Amino acid sequence: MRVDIVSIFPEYFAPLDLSLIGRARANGTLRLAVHDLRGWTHDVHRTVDDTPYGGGPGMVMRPEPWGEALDALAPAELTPPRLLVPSPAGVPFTQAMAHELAAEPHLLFACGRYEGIDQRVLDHAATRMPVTEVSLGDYVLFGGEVAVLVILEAVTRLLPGVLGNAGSLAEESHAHGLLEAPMYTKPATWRGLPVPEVLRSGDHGRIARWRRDEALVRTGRRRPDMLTGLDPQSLDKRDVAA
Ligand SMILES: Nc1cc(-c2ccc3cc[nH]c3c2)n[nH]1
Repeated sequence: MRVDIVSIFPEYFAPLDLSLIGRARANGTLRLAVHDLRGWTHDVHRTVDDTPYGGGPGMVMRPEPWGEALDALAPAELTPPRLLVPSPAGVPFTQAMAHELAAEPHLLFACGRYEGIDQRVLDHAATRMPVTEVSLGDYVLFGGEVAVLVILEAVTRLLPGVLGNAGSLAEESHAHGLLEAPMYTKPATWRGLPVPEVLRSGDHGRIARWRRDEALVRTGRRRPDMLTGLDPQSLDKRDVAA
């Protein structure tokens, strides 16, 4: 997968040299480049923002630098990338979207700052590539950079070979539409607190059912909204009876 990121704060992405993403870059699984938007400005002050039409607080990011950046990183003669623009007004980023993006050959991230990017940048880009404004949640950040770090982590961990133990993808939260069950490791008793006996029983069927029950209870308590979409057929008969 190829990933290009455009930002006025490229140094925000130094963490992408670390850990599993850093290893994915080193072994070629992930080809990632970070670009400074100011590289597409031509004035002595390298201006990227201006006052908003219609008035209002703050500044808006000018369309010209963004237009040149997207032209350079998504040239007409190549297969267009998918353009992702973090925004409080975007569609919610979900694990399902992470899987969708993990299948894309080329992702292009536009990191806004100030009050956002001139809308015409997204409208013009949409004439030649898929554009998705994406939100991490109902809260407001200073800009898109942190959102891109989150999205990139969620997506790249799904790429083949990035996670040492791919099995962990199968049981994690949101993998089956539920939150994951509690996890335990040694010692068997810690500060007087025992590990649930079932997990030490060696009965894998009982353990699987216990984990499923715990996931259902935890999801019902913390995220009842996730249960509305759950297919009752996916529960085993004992779950429904309980
Ligand atoms: N979910 C979420 C996204 C954002 C966001 C994304 C880009 C910009 C640009 C300026 N402020 C921004 C905020 N806040 N919260």
